[in-house]
Amino acid sequence: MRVGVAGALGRLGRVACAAIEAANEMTLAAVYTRRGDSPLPHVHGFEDLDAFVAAGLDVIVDCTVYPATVDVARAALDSGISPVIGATGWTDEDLLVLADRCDDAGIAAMFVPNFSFGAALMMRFAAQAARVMPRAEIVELHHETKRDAPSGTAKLTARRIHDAGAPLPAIHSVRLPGLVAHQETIFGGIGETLTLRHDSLARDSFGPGIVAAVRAVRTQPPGLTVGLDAVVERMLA
Ligand SMILES: NC(=O)C1=CN([C@@H]2O[C@H](COP(=O)(O)OP(=O)(O)OC[C@H]3O[C@@H](n4cnc5c(N)ncnc54)[C@H](OP(=O)(O)O)[C@@H]3O)[C@@H](O)[C@H]2O)C=CC1
Ligand SMILES: O=C(O)C1=N[C@H](C(=O)O)C[C@H](O)C1
Repeated sequence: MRVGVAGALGRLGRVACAAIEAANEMTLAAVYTRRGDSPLPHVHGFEDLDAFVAAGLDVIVDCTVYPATVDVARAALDSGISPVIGATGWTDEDLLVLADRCDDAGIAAMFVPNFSFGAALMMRFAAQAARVMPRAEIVELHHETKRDAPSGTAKLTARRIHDAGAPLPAIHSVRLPGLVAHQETIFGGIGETLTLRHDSLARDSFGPGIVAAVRAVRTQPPGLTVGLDAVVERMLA
């Protein structure tokens, strides 16, 4: 499988390149970076998005930032390539437009605001907890160079809680040096609280989920899938 990485020189992009390189059935065939530099000497770097999507790719893992990520996804779909989008900052409206594009193009895509399995489990458990303890608030804590707030993980957790029938939780964002990516989802009941906490202590935590998402998007029916839920459900089955 020929995989391309957009935003390959960024923090997430470098993890994606390493994970794809290490995956048996995948070849890191090309990268897209703003100056055309490649993190790996044997992988061609493109600075032109149209040339990148014309490089014979099966899947593009997008690790750029919003709003560039919207252009990458659109270019992938226009070229018949499945995007696996890791960049966050997408609005609900952007995602609706993306879902329509996937349907119109008949192509499978994934939007995965957090590739770590632990975060996927936290969101699953949060949706379960919300059915019993519907009052919740989310505190997300990230490194100080993160551009978007609230985080994509927090927004998806809030949506999962709301989809479970509970009120949409408030989200509190903390940006401090020393942090990587952390979240507490706190449920309050009568005389008790339940806290679900997830910590990405290193960005390596995103590698296995990136590979799993690339595999999953190849077997998925056309359309947009949000999150790693289906992947995690299969592991739990
Ligand atoms: N899904 C997940 O599990 C995770 C998601 N993220 C999300 O991924 C995104 C990237 O995070 P992170 O790697 O920390 O950020 P970085 O700033 O380290 O990397 C962002 C990359 O995007 C590139 N970029 C910026 N602007 C443009 C543009 N206009 N066109 C093309 N490329 C551009 C940058 O290129 P250049 O090097 O040239 O500046 C850089 O390589 C964020 O949205 C973040 O929230 C982060 C971690 C995990
Ligand atoms: O920018 C980050 O670092 C991260 N972004 C994602 C998000 O917005 O949820 C995933 C993870 O939290 C790291």
